[in-house]
Amino acid sequence: MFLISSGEPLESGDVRGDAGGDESSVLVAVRVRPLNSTERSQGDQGVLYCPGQGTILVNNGVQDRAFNFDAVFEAGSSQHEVFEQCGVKRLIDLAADGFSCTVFGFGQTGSGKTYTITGPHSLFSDGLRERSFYGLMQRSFAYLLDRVQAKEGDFVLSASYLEIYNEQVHDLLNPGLTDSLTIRWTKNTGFYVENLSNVEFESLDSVMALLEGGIGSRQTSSHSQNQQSSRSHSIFTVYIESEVAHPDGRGGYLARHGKLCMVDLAGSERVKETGSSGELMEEAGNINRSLLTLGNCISALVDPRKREGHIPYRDSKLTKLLADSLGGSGVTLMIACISPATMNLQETMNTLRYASRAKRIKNRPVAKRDSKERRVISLEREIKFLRMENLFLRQRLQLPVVSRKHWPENGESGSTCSSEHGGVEPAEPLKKVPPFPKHSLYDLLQEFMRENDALRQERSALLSSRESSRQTRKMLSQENGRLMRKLEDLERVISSSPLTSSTQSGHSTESMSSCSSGQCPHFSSPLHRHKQVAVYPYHPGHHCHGCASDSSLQALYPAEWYARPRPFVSVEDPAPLIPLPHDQLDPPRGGASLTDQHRQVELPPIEFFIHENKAKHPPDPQGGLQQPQPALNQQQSVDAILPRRKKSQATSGSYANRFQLMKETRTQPGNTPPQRSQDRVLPSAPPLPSPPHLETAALQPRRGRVKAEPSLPRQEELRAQVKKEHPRHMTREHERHGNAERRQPDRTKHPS
Ligand SMILES: Nc1ncnc2c1ncn2[C@@H]1O[C@H](COP(=O)(O)OP(=O)(O)OP(=O)(O)O)[C@@H](O)[C@H]1O
Repeated sequence: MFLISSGEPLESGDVRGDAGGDESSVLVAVRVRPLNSTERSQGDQGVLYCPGQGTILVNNGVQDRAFNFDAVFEAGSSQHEVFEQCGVKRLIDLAADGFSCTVFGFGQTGSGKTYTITGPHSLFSDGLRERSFYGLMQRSFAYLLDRVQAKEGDFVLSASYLEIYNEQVHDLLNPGLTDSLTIRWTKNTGFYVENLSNVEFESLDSVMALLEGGIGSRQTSSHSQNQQSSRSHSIFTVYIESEVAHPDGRGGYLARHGKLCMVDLAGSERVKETGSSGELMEEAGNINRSLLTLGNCISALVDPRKREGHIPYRDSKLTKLLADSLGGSGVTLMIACISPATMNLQETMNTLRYASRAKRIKNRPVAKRDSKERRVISLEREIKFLRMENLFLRQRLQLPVVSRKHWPENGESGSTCSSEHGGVEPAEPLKKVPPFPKHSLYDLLQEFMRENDALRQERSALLSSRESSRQTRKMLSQENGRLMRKLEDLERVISSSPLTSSTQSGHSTESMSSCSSGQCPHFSSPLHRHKQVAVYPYHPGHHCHGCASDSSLQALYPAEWYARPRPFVSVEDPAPLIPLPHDQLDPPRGGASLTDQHRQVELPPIEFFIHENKAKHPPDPQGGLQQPQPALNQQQSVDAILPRRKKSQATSGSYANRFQLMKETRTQPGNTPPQRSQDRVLPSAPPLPSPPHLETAALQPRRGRVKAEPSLPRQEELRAQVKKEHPRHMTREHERHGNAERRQPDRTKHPS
């Protein structure tokens, strides 16, 4: 004999009617079915014992195992007792207020789930309308209809009924539809069944007809443990749409969308024990798989680490449709149905463990309302909060408290504040406001403003300085370009001068190469290390300043000029900047730029060099050097130097003739035209003693440019002419060299 308590009415699961948000545990009730005739005939005494207070003891033959639930119903409990005490009435009330509520029965096959949820099969198949056998569904419908009629407002009730058979969703209210339905998901609604029939009803008879019609369409089969075993999970849903007057009496309405799901799960079964095979075995496999997924979801939901992560709702259609009921925003009641028989001890233990785990699931029930309604409720809460805050601040400031009659009737938050302030006398309470402390916000503001002004001034000064620097840089760049051009002109004049040719001969290609290759004693100077050369005198062959001063340039420029400090230009920088102090960059007061001034100071005028050179080395009408001539003034030098040069070329027979011969040679077909290449340098002609040497050097190209050499016959002709004019200077060595050159097929490849 078992003493199974009937349990206490379920009042746990504190659910707030407004917006929810408080956690609510899943309610779990256990119902034990009586031993059936087969079990009794076998002399089974049962293994369950219930001392009361929601506790059930399981005797496994060695010891008792205790489980605690919200309610425990013994085998003799009636359908009425179960309905009244399992807590389903509370769920119906919540559903009418807009919550999603779910009642589902689970347990092994033949444990009494269908009996508890819908009543015995005989209730529908035999046409027995015995009300005492009605299950939770019929009783819930009746209770809901009574509540709706008793409540004020407009209610619209409708129902859908589906089954999940072999992982296929079928509409039990539309049995003619053979195709399975699709489960979809949206952010707002969650999972739902597409195209599921939804039938409105207003009376108990209507909904009972829907229920009976659906049950008639359910898949049932017979096996060893149940003559009419449900082979599918079924979900009967009642949708409760309501519009009720706003409780504040302002004439508005609140729309709510509640629902009540009654789920009759297919029972788990051991194929070995039920003896299922073929189609039955396939059904059992699908049932067990979906129940296993349900168990996994429950396990994940009760695990604090997994709860915020992935819950495998999508692993089965059953869990998809129960997602909102499990760990969602719904209110859930689970009724675990168990068999007391000894032969079902293991399945009973599994069901109880399952139920114990489910009991630890926490939901956050939320009533579904329209967004407009949610906004109204949110504003009302805000008003309430602001009023409390206002009251608190007035008390702190010792202001008179405004009576509730001054509050606006419409309850809008914006007007609330102004009305409240308008409802009191402002002059009196403001005097009581304590003064700001010394380092108040005002002081801070003043300080920031002062700092801001100072920063602004600093910024404008920096901007003007930047603009000035930009102008100076531009000016210097232009000046630099101009200087470079002028220096090139000067160099051109110097290089074309017979005098310079003679001095440059000392700096032949070989000597310049040695300078660049580091053999020059000046190469180790800081100028070389920094790859800098003197800006002036400019030397296209990258002579270092020391080399220039040691050789030809020292002869050209006065010693005092060399003693002056000079600006330097980086070889790598095509637009060099002269590092001058900032104050020197400002334009001088006389109107001339400092750059001009600097240039005038640093650079001797061209006329100066011409004059000096002419004074030291007067041009020889025969192309050679002459004794110094009387000094010319500057203008005369400028006017005289170039015409005289042309004149000397024109009048000097040997020089002019050679030049003419050179020009002719260049224009002869088959000769290589002059190339502008910085890398390729033809070997110069062998050095000749002066004055023929000077003439040849005068014809040499500038370094870095390729000079078209006369053809070999022409060279021979030239040499013969030179020999004829200066027989004493033509030595055997020169002849040998000339013969060697003639033997070279390509002079450009001849190593210099
Ligand atoms: N509380 C009860 N009182 C009397 N008889 C019951 C009770 N519970 C179940 N039964 C009987 O036990 C048998 C099996 O019940 P039921 O079909 O409801 O089991 P089930 O859990 O739905 O099984 P399945 O999962 O196979 O559908 C039925 O004949 C039913 O009348």
